[in-house]
Amino acid sequence: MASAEAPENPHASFAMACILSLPRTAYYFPSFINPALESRLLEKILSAPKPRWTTLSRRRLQTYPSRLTGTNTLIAEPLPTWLLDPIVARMQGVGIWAESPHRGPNHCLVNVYEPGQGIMPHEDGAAYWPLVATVSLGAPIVLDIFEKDAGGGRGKLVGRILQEPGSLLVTTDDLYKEHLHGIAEVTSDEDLGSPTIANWNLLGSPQDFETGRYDRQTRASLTYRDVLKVSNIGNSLKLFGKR
Ligand SMILES: O=C(O)CCC(=O)C(=O)O
Ligand SMILES: [Fe+2]
Repeated sequence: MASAEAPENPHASFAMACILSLPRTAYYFPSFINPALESRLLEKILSAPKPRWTTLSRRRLQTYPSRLTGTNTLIAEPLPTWLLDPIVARMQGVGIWAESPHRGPNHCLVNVYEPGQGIMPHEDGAAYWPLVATVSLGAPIVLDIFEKDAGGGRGKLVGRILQEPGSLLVTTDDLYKEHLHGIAEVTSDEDLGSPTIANWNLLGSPQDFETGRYDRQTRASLTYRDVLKVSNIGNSLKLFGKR
């Protein structure tokens, strides 16, 4: 199975998680975290104090450990323990960050979507190593993948990925660099089935979607990334202050 809970051979499990009908490369791991951890994380996110949130017109956002500077630089600071442990070690166990410059994520954007909310088709850009690892919490949601048109805008829809709660989705390579992704602003996701959902054969609970639709509920995502430029200015300031 593609579950990453306790892979006997991490590389075998990674290969089995590849979504073969999409441009290279997306990997889908159902049940990457269990429901108990999922509810703990969700509670932590939803109870965060107001200053932690950025409220956008179509979703709410928290940024850990801090926002990037104007030059897309991260001021060095570890991710909080609740985002690191046990998720990051588990990802590293599957080999997800084996080639990234810092061998692990140093940044995490946490998105919360209410029914009817979403995210416009976009690319995640050059500030990051070209890989995003997304843990889904609370409810399912469909991520749409588009080609870029000649001007870099939204082109043809090339696939839809159904992200179950507790799953991990990894997008990298050409899929990261040459495609856009987005979440439709709808109150239900429809037309779900093996012909229309790219990762249908990898789902943990396809029977949950046998009606071909579901109503959206509050869904959160932990999107882990490796920021390329990191500045140690924060540490230098602390040292300086001690003298
Ligand atoms: O919530 C998601 O799964 C996608 C979010 C996303 O694309 C982003 O934060 O850049
Ligand atoms: Fe994104």
